[in-house]
Amino acid sequence: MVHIENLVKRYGDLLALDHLNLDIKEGEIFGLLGPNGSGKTTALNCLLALLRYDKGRITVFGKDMTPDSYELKQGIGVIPQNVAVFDQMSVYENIDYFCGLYVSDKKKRRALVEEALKFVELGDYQKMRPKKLSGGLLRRLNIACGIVHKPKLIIMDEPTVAVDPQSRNNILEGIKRLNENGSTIIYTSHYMEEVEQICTRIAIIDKGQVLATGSTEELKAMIKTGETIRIENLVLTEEHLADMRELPHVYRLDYQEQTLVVRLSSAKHNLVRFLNYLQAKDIPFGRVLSELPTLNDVFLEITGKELRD
Ligand SMILES: Nc1ncnc2c1ncn2[C@@H]1O[C@H](COP(=O)(O)OP(=O)(O)OP(=O)(O)O)[C@@H](O)[C@H]1O
Repeated sequence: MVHIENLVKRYGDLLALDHLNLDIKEGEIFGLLGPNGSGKTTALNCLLALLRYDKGRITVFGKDMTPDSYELKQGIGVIPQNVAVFDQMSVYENIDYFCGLYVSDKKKRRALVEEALKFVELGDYQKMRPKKLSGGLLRRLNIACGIVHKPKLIIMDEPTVAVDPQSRNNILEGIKRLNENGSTIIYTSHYMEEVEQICTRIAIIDKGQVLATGSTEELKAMIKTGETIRIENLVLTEEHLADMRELPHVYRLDYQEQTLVVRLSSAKHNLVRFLNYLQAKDIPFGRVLSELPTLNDVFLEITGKELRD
């Protein structure tokens, strides 16, 4: 569906994309996961031929993508990061306007707009102006405008930013349904939980480069972390920390504000060994959590920094 090869994009001296490579196959919900400023939006804008780039090649549906590739663009739906609708038009008129960019037949258009309204559950709001909608409903309108012409490739740039949890779930469920109905989806986010929840394959991006690609399971299998133990409300000395570093399977230990976070390779009895140590040293502690690896652990191991920063 999409092939991006050695893409380089500079903004003046800033290297925003540094030989970025991506291959997105039909039927995927492909996640681009990276912190703010890692180059996700720039990559999408190059892919859509909205931005000139310095080097590289991009094909969509097997053909070179250029600013006047109108035929290719008809098969693509874009849901931009910032809501892009017309304030002076109603919800219905907005969706109809975007549909009209691709479909001239009025009857066909009416059916498509009705379908899109139903899909995002905005039927009750169709006469309202966008300014009257809550943040979550506005995002849903933004989505309806991008998908109304039934594109086979849908590009979503952080569609859940600043959205309440209920609307967020509604949007994520909608994305899954769009995919089940046959659309391939490219989804950018810096929320790893969302990407884990819906994406079939993920590219982890930092500083304009793809650091790793795979399904959630494949990415987690690439790293050492098998388990993360978090122990709260405990007071430790440097000596304790040095002892703990020597315990089997420990390879990273962070202690801040009386909370200990230990990353260990996968093994039985990791937690018991830690609790036994604390008991033996008579160290009181609060809540204890043991977590399986997350995409944040993958990011941390590859880059040395937290995705959440
Ligand atoms: N028009 C521009 N002019 C100059 N620098 C830019 C421009 N657009 C983006 N940048 C810079 O390029 C880098 C990549 O930005 P980009 O917006 O692509 O990242 P992102 O991963 O999409 O981040 P975000 O989630 O914040 O949108 C950042 O350092 C950003 O400051």
